[in-house]
Amino acid sequence: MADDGMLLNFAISDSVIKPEAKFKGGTWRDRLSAKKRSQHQPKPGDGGNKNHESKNPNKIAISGTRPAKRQKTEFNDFEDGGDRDRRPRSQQQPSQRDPRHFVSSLFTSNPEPQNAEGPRNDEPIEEAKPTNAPLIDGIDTFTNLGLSPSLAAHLLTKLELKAPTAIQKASITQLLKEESDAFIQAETGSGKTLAYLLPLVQRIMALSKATKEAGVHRDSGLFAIVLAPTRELCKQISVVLENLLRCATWLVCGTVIGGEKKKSEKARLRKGLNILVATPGRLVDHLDNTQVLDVSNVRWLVLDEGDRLMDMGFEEELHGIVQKLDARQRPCQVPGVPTRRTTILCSATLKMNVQRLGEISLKDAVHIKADPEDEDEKARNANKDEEESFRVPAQLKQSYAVVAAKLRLVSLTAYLKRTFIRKGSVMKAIVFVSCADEVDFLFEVFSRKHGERGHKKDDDGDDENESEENGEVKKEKEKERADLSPHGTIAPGSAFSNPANPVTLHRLHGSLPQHIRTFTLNSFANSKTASVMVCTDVAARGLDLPNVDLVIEYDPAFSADDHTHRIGRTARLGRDGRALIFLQPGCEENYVDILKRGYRDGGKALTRTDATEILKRGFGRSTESSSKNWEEKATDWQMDVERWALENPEYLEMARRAFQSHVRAYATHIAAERSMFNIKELHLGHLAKSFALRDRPGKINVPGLRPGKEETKKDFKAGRGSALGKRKAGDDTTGGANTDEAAREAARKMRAKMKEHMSGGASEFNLA
Ligand SMILES: Nc1ncnc2c1ncn2[C@@H]1O[C@H](COP(=O)(O)OP(=O)(O)OP(=O)(O)O)[C@@H](O)[C@H]1O
Repeated sequence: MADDGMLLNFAISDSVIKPEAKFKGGTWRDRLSAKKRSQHQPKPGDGGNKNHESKNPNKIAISGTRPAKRQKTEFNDFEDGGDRDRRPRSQQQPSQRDPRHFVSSLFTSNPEPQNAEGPRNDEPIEEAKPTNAPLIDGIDTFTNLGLSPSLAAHLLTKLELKAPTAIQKASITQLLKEESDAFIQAETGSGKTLAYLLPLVQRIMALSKATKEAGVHRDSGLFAIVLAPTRELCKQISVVLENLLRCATWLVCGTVIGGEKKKSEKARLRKGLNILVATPGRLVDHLDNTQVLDVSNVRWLVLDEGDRLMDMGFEEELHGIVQKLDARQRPCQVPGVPTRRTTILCSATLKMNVQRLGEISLKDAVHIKADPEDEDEKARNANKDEEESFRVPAQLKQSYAVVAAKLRLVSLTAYLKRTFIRKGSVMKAIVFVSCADEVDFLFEVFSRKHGERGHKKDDDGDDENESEENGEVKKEKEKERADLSPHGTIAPGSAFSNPANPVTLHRLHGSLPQHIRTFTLNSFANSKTASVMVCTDVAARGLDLPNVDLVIEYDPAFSADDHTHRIGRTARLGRDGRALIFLQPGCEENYVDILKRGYRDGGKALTRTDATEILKRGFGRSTESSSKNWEEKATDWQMDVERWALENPEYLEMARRAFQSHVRAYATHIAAERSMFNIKELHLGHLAKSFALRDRPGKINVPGLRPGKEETKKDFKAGRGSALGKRKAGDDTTGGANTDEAAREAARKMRAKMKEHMSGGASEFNLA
């Protein structure tokens, strides 16, 4: 066994593997020389041969030096680092076959982190006072802020909200007092939804009193529209609103969000609504095509996650909506309705200097923050560099791990294994990745059991018994999944479950049909047992999912703002929470500075998690363990997943798609951060390993490629080629203009597609 690079040996039986299958992986040169070596290989018993260890870390080396007792076939299972041949005895090959060995290169040639400094996460850090909790000083109550006694009583008795949060205090006071437009900006999980809904509901409830005779009812007119970028968020806002309106049953709210039959939405609009929650695309559709939608009385327009709505290509739709609202606005017959419309933008990452504000008449908007007198805030704003960054809740403990590309998958598995080792320490975790294909791939990897093959039928028939067995396993697995979810989006998280703490796995992305998205999200939200959700940014903003203790950013977010929202799914409303981000050695390490900016104290709550410790803790017995046992186990796990992918065309295809989409998505980091996520510095060969692929990316052909993808592929190749050339020439600082242009174009397309996802249907890139 090699000390460092773990060697696993497989005697390859000719009857099991066809000759051409023996030389997979590596470049064509590697395969050619491997073939030549094998042709000149001494027969068993002829004595040892020199072990040619590959310098290419992605290569599967073939060697003839291993003693016969270590031989295995590629189809053997490995448990606990063991080397037993698990096939039925009748099928086991005698060990006098040619000893050819695959070399696992998981622990070799990995780049080291450039900067190993920074406080480790096992060192004690000072507990920070929560910054997004309700104000429990007893002075601030909802009644004191000017809400009507009935609404305040409803909050206290029915919704069990005792005191406002700081942003609610600031916003209720301001929005009840004045008619001016407003920006509401406060940390994630600080109660911004109620911060804008409470004054809105109060104002509309007050109209009923002004209308003494008949009172306001659902036919009186649509007074407010709330826009949000995702259907999930719209539904969530709508639930909060419905709960509030239980104390004013004469007022009615509704949603138009797409993904549902337009006919039923039209019917709801026809019956009459006073407050409408909508995605921009669907609202535009109804404004254009639904005559019963009368917006002449709309006096409040709220843009929840306003920066996202402005950012993502929604601006055209927003512009259209505002123009139509302006054009159709009429004096209202209901007494007390203001003459002008108020617009409110709300987000944790709202920049006051957003361009295009003029287009939606927010020129003189008031900036409502949690605590305008906050000294830290003043100091922060004095610093120009940090002006663009946003705070995260102070009690949120963030850490980063610098993990080499090849070790990413195995490290994520190890981290989740460790996380769920004991019942109760972590209830729910969210794993964010960059694209839908990767979500699907990880879901399959994590829901399979170690050693499970899952292929239906062997082509050559040699594996027949095993095939039958696997067919049974597959059926069982399908049944198990069907019990959990009729849609295949929920499964046991076998890769990190243990008998004492079974974990349920969920997958969520924008390419799933809406009813499945809703079902899966509800299931995760309502789960009372340990659960993990692997998802794209479709779940990054605004969603209020209870008991999320941990957020893992396996793929860093496309922008620092998105990162703030992702980690904001935990540590909400004063509760504790943890977040971990995976960074690769090299330019990605510079992202740590951005992470630090989210804290008042320069990032004391930001720590470094040692990548080796993750593997040791996940695959070894204890941290102190000096044995290499954890390396063997990690390698064993990785090899097992690789074999599973190799043997199942369906999963291999899934892995390839995931890899391709991941690489494409990588090119879409915002321009300001692209130096930290430089596609030219990605080692595609290493990265492939974290998608269970032994092939280098150049050989990956995705069937059904649309026109344009081929081009993108060439661009990546060209980019890599030019980067390699430059590296050889000792200059890797600049890239080809063509590649930059291609990356920009890819980014533009991707963002347009993301927008589609956030509000509408699926796209070819499957990002959201
Ligand atoms: N005053 C309050 N007291 C207790 N709980 C509250 C209060 N206000 C809001 N909450 C609860 O806090 C949670 C977070 O609220 P909300 O989703 O509005 O936060 P947010 O600031 O909009 O977060 P994000 O920035 O992620 O969208 C919700 O579960 C909500 O019910």
